Amino acid sequence: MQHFNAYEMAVQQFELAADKLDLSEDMRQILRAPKRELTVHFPVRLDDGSIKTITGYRVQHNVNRGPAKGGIRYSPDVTLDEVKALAMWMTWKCAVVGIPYGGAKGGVICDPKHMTRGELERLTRRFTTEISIIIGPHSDIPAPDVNTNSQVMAWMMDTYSMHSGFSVPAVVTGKPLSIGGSEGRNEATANGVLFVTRRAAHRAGMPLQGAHVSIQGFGNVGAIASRLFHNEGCKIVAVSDTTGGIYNEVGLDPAAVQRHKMAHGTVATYPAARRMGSAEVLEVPCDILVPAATEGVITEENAERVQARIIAEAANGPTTPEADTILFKKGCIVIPDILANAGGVTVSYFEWVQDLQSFFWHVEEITLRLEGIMNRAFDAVTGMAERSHCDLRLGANMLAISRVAEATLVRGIYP
Ligand SMILES: NC(=O)C1=CN([C@@H]2O[C@H](COP(=O)(O)OP(=O)(O)OC[C@H]3O[C@@H](n4cnc5c(N)ncnc54)[C@H](O)[C@@H]3O)[C@@H](O)[C@H]2O)C=CC1
Ligand SMILES: O=C(O)CCC(=O)C(=O)O
Repeated sequence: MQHFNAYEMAVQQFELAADKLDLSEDMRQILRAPKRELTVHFPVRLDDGSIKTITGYRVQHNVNRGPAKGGIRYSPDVTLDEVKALAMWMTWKCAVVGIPYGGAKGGVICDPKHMTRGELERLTRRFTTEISIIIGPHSDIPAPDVNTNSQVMAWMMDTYSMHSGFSVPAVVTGKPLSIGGSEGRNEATANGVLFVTRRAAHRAGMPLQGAHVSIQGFGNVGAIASRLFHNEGCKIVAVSDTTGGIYNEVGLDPAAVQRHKMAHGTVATYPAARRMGSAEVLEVPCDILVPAATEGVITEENAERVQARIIAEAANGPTTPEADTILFKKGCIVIPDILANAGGVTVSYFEWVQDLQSFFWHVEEITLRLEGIMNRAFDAVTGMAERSHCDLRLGANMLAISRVAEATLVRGIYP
């Protein structure tokens, strides 16, 4: 396995776009560096009475276009560099869809699969307290990401509110509906992936009806995407999670796979399907590939073997710059993460706006507004890529970085 560092990759992607935009070195320095990096070490009492010291991070990359925004992930593999990369991608993502936020991300080094509900709640409450010095409804608004969910957001909201003395629903998004969550947030990321894939498929003259789709990752984003693409008439030929992958060229029933996953904790033992490794689903014959798991999975080592015509990046950072070059040469259309998965943060923005106004919208309105934003962003990115004779990732990064650079210039740099 080659050395992979998400932050180095994010900076490499940034420099490619900055070169193409002919950005000055001064501006590069401002936009490259994270604004704040908070590392916290804090004790959590485990159910057996012992104490474990846990490490967590919150990084705010850039706040020139608005408050920092981005999810929190729980994983044994979290590193500060990974969180810095994810925070930088959030800055570009919010800019590419034109929502008034900067970028942030958080991570806690822990293994939630081996923790009880009580332990997770205590960890979440203590982590929230530790980062409360930089989060807030007008400064930095967390949301769910890998291994966190609406329950974790509810504990965060409650902890922050306890310290404030009153309820502050707008401090996090992705909350349960009963405490100020938004209709449509759960499905938002997958919905956004579908909207931009529809548009890309149309441009490529590929009907979605009957298209073969392979999905890596079967969590919040991947499982819901499998259902939405299935409803669209696609055949879901392969899915995987950390335990392995399954393939059936006739098509899998996503609802049945989901029930199997709920009952057995894995997709890998689902019957009537050929078993394979988690990463093998990236290489199966298909029209559309949806990486929806983690970073750095499509590399120069396997890019040549990817058979899909369209890759819709539901995950953040799944494709390395070396793989991008190979895929572009092959004529594969990569819808980049900062565009493809921006549906999640877009509906988070809707949730925040609703919380601040205490006025809630119907799901139809949310879906319609989301589709409009995703389609306009897709058209803006393809327009930039065409004018600049480059792939969609470079087009998206150029668009996003130029918007953040413009905001930086117009605000002025104090001498
Ligand atoms: N939840 C959200 O709203 C958003 C999530 N994303 C990104 O989407 C990706 C997935 O996030 P969620 O679905 O929320 O997380 P999740 O924790 O709900 O699900 C992650 C899934 O990926 C699987 N997985 C992890 N590593 C894997 C590997 N190496 N091979 C195969 N499967 C693997 C896990 O088993 C699980 O099924 C992440 O990159 C996340 O940053 C992006 C935008 C918004
Ligand atoms: O919903 C949000 O605020 C951010 C979601 C997120 O972490 C992401 O888009 O990667």
